[in-house]
Amino acid sequence: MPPPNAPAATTPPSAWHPASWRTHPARQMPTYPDAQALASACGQLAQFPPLIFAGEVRALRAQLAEVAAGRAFLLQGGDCAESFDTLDGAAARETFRVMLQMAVVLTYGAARPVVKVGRIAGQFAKPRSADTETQGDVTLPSYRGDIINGAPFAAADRAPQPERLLRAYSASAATLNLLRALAQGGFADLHQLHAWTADFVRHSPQGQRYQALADRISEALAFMAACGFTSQHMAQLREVAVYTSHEALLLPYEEALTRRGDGLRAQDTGDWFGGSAHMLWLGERTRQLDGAHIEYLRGIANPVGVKIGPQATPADVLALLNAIDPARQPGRTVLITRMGAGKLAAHLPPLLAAVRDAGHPAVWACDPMHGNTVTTRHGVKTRDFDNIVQEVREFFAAHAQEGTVAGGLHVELTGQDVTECRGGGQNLTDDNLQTNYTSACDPRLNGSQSLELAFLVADLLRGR
Ligand SMILES: O=C[C@H](O)[C@H](O)COP(=O)(O)O
Ligand SMILES: C=C(OP(=O)(O)O)C(=O)O
Repeated sequence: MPPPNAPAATTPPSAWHPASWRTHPARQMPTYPDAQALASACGQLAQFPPLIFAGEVRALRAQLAEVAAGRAFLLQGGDCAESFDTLDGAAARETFRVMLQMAVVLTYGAARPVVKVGRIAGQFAKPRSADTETQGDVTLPSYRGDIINGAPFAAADRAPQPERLLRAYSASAATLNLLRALAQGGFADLHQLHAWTADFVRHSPQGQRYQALADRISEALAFMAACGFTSQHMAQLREVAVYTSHEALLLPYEEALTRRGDGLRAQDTGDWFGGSAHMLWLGERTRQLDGAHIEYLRGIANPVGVKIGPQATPADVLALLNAIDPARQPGRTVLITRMGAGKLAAHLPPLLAAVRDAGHPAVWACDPMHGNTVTTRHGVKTRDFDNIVQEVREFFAAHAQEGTVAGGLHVELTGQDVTECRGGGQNLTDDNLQTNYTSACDPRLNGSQSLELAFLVADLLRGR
């Protein structure tokens, strides 16, 4: 948990600069033994093109403004931590595929567009509860994500290595390139919606429910085609917009990729934007008002997410909004609550009321993962599907009570057949967790559990 928030950041707005975070206390960041190597890696990054374009950032902000107004829904999901070892594209494709399925379910059920934002193409840095890990009589630095150090428990791997910043940039570029190709090259064509089901999901109850939905949509598409509306004529049927996001934890990396104007020196609108992803978020552990992370994020024009745990008070949330978005711009801020099942009825309504009464247009999204992590008797980190579902239900109930908009869902997921979270239609137990647990950090929903959650949220949205 962060300590009680200190007074507002001391740097006046005019003094913001991509490096102004350096004069603020920075949590959760490694100390690099070789400062020169770090500076050299950042110098190279500063010469590279941004991974995304400012026009895309503006488009995402416009779509998030629609979410805030209750006319669209935000689906943000992907790995807990991406890995440099799985860059052949299969993992990214599976994540994208299940996100497409979830978006179909949500769009159909809720009759509103779904804004798709992946925790992908840059989700390489992890905040940790403990700085070190001990195995037997050996203590090493904790694994903090592939952009910082390596997961194997060996001194050489766990040392922070600056060259990993360059690898993260190239891994992000490769994944983003694939995503853009999948989004626009035919894979995401709505006529493919039957093909998006993974084999292991096909015969599950949610696989069959999806199949029935896909059949209904196919009939509607056939009718539209008969009327002359085909993928050939309608880009909306043929391709989707997909955006990237990650936790803006490693600030030297973010600073090196910060660009002004359109980032290509063609048009200077005066705005700065973070060039590493469309949307960046602040973790629950790094959102101190006087901290380096707030200082960096307040100066860029990207949409910014802020994680909100159960200890946050209305005054904390209003102060955060004031620091990040004093101009109250629709589409700028996403408040992502992660409180834990059983806690929202008491803790969320006062926050919703305060933000509503202040007239702030922030999007509210629910992360039902990070407040529900438990450790099994075998020492494995997991989450119970029932708790995840309960937190989502409590989120919708609190919004219904306060007359505010339940705007989005933020989940750690993969389309693959992993066994990391307990429960769901497959009824995974502690014993099943050993079968295919591949997350480098926190447990993700698998393709079947993700689809099951999407059907639940669609029902809740329909009932809203
Ligand atoms: O995924 C997020 C965090 O890195 C994670 O929840 C922290 O986990 P830890 O408590 O094992 O450090
Ligand atoms: C670390 C994360 O979340 P939180 O800051 O909410 O713990 C995360 O989303 O990866």
